[in-house]
Amino acid sequence: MNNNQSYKSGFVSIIGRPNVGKSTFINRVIGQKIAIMSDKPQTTRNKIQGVYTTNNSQTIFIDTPGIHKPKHKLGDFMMKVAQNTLKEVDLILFMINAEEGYGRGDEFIIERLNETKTPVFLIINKIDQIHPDQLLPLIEQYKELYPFKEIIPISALQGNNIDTLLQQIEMLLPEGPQYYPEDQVTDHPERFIITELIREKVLHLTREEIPHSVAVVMDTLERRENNQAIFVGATIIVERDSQKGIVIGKQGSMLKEVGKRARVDIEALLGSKVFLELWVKVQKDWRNKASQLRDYGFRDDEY
Ligand SMILES: Nc1nc2c(ncn2[C@@H]2O[C@H](COP(=O)(O)OP(=O)(O)OP(=O)(O)O)[C@@H](O)[C@H]2O)c(=O)[nH]1
Repeated sequence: MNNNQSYKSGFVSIIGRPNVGKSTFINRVIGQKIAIMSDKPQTTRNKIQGVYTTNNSQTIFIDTPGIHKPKHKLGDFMMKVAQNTLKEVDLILFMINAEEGYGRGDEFIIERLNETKTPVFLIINKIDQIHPDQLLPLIEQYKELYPFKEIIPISALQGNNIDTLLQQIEMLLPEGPQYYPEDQVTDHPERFIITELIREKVLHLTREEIPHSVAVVMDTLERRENNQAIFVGATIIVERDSQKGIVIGKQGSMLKEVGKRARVDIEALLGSKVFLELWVKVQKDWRNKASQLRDYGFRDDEY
């Protein structure tokens, strides 16, 4: 710790339309595969914390579910979580995609920002995808929309300007304790990361055929074979029979591939040999059954 100044710490929430690169940013900063990336929108459904610790400060990142107009009960729930989070944190990073520019989704988010007093940085991500001349007009446009404390262009994928952003965050953090030990990068239970790794493989491998509503529930997680291996049993939940067929594939080929790829990642995560057993179950319209949300890991009372 630097003795000339006191230690700083705080909570930072990342918001933005689906697919702007929030998970990629967290992963870049934390340097480990924690938030799940996918080309499909809205894969980040839970609150994921990444902890970034330096000699002078500790930043706890909260990867807030994409704020958007709720279309169903799950959407309502996510909105409520996100809105509460925004009021509690020390800083909000509002991330946009430089390529896409301003859209209606942003308008909705800015309305939410107007309801909080928390300082906001505008993070213009994916600058590797645009010509430098396009940046200034974009900055000017957004400046008109909200009094951002800072506007910082980055490429989460290539790592451009991430250091500057981290410095700006550190400057803004209040004095505070080091909440987590230095080597702790997430306080999320491994169970959640494992189910998300499986879910990610389903989304990637089935491409457009399976909607993001697919859920994965962990049934078993235990050490076996004299502690030499970990047994993971999980159920993939889809909404329709046809989706079940797709996830299982011809003679189980798709499910086998999902399992193979997920196992590699889970072994890397746990540092152990892993046996993975996957099941597929149809649960019609699960998103609209508020009472079931709790069963799938969404807990209102945690927030
Ligand atoms: N070219 C480029 N692509 C990026 C950058 N950052 C993220 N991406 C890509 O954008 C896609 C979406 O990234 P995610 O990190 O999953 O986006 P997200 O905002 O977490 O998405 P949700 O979980 O849906 O909210 C992925 O294919 C990333 O590789 C970037 O700086 N440049």
